Amino acid sequence: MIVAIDGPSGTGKSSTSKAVAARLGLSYLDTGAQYRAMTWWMLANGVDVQDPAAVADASGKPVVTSGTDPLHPQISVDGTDVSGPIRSQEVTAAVSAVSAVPEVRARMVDFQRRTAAAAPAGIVVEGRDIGTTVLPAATVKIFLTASAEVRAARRSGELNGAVSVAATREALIRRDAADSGRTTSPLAKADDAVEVDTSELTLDEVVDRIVALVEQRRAAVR
Ligand SMILES: Nc1ncnc2c1ncn2[C@@H]1O[C@H](COP(=O)(O)OP(=O)(O)OP(=O)(O)O)[C@@H](O)[C@H]1O
Ligand SMILES: Nc1ccn([C@H]2C[C@H](O)[C@@H](COP(=O)(O)O)O2)c(=O)n1
Repeated sequence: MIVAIDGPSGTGKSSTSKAVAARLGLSYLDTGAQYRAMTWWMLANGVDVQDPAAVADASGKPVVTSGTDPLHPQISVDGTDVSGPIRSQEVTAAVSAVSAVPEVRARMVDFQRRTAAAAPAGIVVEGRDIGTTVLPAATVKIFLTASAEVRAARRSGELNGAVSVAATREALIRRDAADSGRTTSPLAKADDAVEVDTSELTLDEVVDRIVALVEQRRAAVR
């Protein structure tokens, strides 16, 4: 059972994927956290993240490790837990450039496929290209969306309004444009993905909807 959950920034992929995996007893993989971890390492080691050749050259050096327990997601680089630092504004501003480099993607995609293949009961994998490129044979593919206004309000709320909704909205739109516009496996909805607009749904409603789709698919293949 492989569930692929893709979508633009801030549509609820992480919250939804963790909850769906926990409800169904599946493993969980946050591929965005892996690209963030690679970006954190590049910044910490003085690599010019706007220079694709420099990023490509350095991309084999860090060892990125992901935990797959949806109740305790973990991400580390060279044995150091980076779950806090990878959420910094600096990493968020640089991650689209680093993740657009084909050598970075090749390493990550290989790791993501091996992680999915090793999951004992199945896995929920979230990202931007899971249904299209990483796991195109996924059992269930979901593409989450939400209006830019709703996404910005949710994110700004997380920071207690420290960054305005307008600035958050602009940053989300800029990152989505970069992620959709890159050449190698851009953010895209797979043709056979089910689109779920979360703008007017609570988290529980989104989770219920996806769990129901997975259970339907399970029943159909039995
Ligand atoms: N259906 C929902 N209703 C209300 N708030 C939600 C819903 N889904 C997610 N959220 C909230 O929206 C914010 C963004 O959610 P989340 O981090 O899961 O999105 P994401 O798509 O993984 O983001 P990113 O792409 O930036 O990693 C969080 O504060 C989360 O609690
Ligand atoms: N499968 C993926 C997952 C993520 N990325 C890139 C693009 C995002 O802007 C960035 C951070 O992801 P987030 O933590 O916001 O989900 O990582 C990608 O290219 N492919």
